[in-house]
Amino acid sequence: MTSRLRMSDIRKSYGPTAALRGVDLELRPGEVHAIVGENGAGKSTLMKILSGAEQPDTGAMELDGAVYRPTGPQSARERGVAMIYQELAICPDLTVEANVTLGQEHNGFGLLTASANRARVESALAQLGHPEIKPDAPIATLNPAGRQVVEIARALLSDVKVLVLDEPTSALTQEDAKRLFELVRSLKSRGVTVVYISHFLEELDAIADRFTVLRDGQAVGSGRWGDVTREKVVEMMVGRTVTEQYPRTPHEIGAPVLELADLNGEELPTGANLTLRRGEILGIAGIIGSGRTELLRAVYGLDPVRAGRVKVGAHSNERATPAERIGQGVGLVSEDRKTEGLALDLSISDNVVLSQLDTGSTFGFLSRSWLRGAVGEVLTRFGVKFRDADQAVGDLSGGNQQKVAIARLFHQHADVLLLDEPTKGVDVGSKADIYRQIGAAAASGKAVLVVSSYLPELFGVCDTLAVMCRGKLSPVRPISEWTPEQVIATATGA
Ligand SMILES: Nc1ncnc2c1ncn2[C@@H]1O[C@H](COP(=O)(O)OP(=O)(O)OP(=O)(O)O)[C@@H](O)[C@H]1O
Repeated sequence: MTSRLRMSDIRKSYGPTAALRGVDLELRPGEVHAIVGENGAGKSTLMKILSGAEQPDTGAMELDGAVYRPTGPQSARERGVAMIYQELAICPDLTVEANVTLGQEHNGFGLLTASANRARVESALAQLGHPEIKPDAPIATLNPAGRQVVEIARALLSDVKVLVLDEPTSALTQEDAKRLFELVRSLKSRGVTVVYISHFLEELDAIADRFTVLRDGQAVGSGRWGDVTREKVVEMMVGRTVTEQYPRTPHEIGAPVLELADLNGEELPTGANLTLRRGEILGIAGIIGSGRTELLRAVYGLDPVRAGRVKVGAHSNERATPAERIGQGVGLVSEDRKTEGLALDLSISDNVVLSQLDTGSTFGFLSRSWLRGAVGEVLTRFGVKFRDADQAVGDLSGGNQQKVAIARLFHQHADVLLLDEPTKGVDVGSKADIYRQIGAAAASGKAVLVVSSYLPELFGVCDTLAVMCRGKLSPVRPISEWTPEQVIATATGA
């Protein structure tokens, strides 16, 4: 079988961090090639090099038998290689059409009449099975799935040969994820090579043909997906056997610590009732946009509360600010760690102690070396892959940033933990570390409210579960009284 693209002995370091240590990768025409590996293994770096966003220190690439050495993303696109990022790169203020045609002047777009331009954009969207997306709609009005389709349409119009998707389903509903898989299959049937980065090994069963595993900047295995078991793939990723995906720590449920009565946010949620008790892990399922994030934000004081009651311990105050909530022992890990979670330019250790400094704890007076030691211990517990606690958080891989955000919350000694998609972008082994810490927190009497779109995780770690659908929260029931089918039916209002 001839290869479409070949990367040989690719090396890349960022200062003292060796992100890639001599990686070989071979991609074939019309295949879906999965790239898997732990957080920080080098997946994004390798794909940035492939798509021209980063330059390798050494190594060579070949596309269809010819030397391939892109000088930037545009030069890669001109050769037919495009990457679609987790956090989509699209300009929100522009229209769909302007986005699709952005940078495509060399393809004749600049020379075409406006109506011919529009026709090509409409035809690309129709081919992708999304004729409902209108060329003159502003990007900001589309949901994440719609924005992704627009990015793919853009790649399609530049005659893409290799399309890289970086964790494409992490912001999609199950329905949209299924449509994306269909789209990937149709790209494949046209001979497009799709490189697919994912931490959800289950979804790879549905679409992957072959795979490559990266570990610590090296390719440690590759082959046909399905020829090896999922357990074996995980073993290659982490270098050991992961026996328990959902470790459980025995814990007892105690007195109520958070009570919501008829809580109404600005728009969502509408009339939410819930009691969270000490030692309880309560999950909230629901589709993206159903109001789960808004519920946590309203409780934490980030979004206004229009009506209803919020009681935290002995404090009955629905209009508390986040600083007041922190003072009452409430902590939040936001879904959107980039804009409101972490201070990316600050060091890892400053980020971990940040909310404690805010509340005026004695940390402000402690020596840096003591701080570094304490922070190092917390980070190790959460399996954060870092070089130095003084390193900027923004230099860590996406999944490791997420682990820092969680480690920070656990370090804050909060009694009520609000976790919004806590394992988003986190690898399989580290997910288990996070579940272990959630269990330990419950065992020590803390109360945990977890919003997640990943049902196996809710079933694996929660004691109780409620489902949000269009702003309405179902009654909370023990997890044993739910089945995944019931959760999906309740979430979709079926
Ligand atoms: N701009 C940068 N500056 C410094 N170090 C970096 C930079 N980008 C990546 N790294 C480091 O390179 C290594 C590989 O990171 P990369 O983002 O490629 O991992 P990944 O496999 O994509 O992880 P994840 O699953 O968390 O997205 C990590 O140790 C990371 O901290």
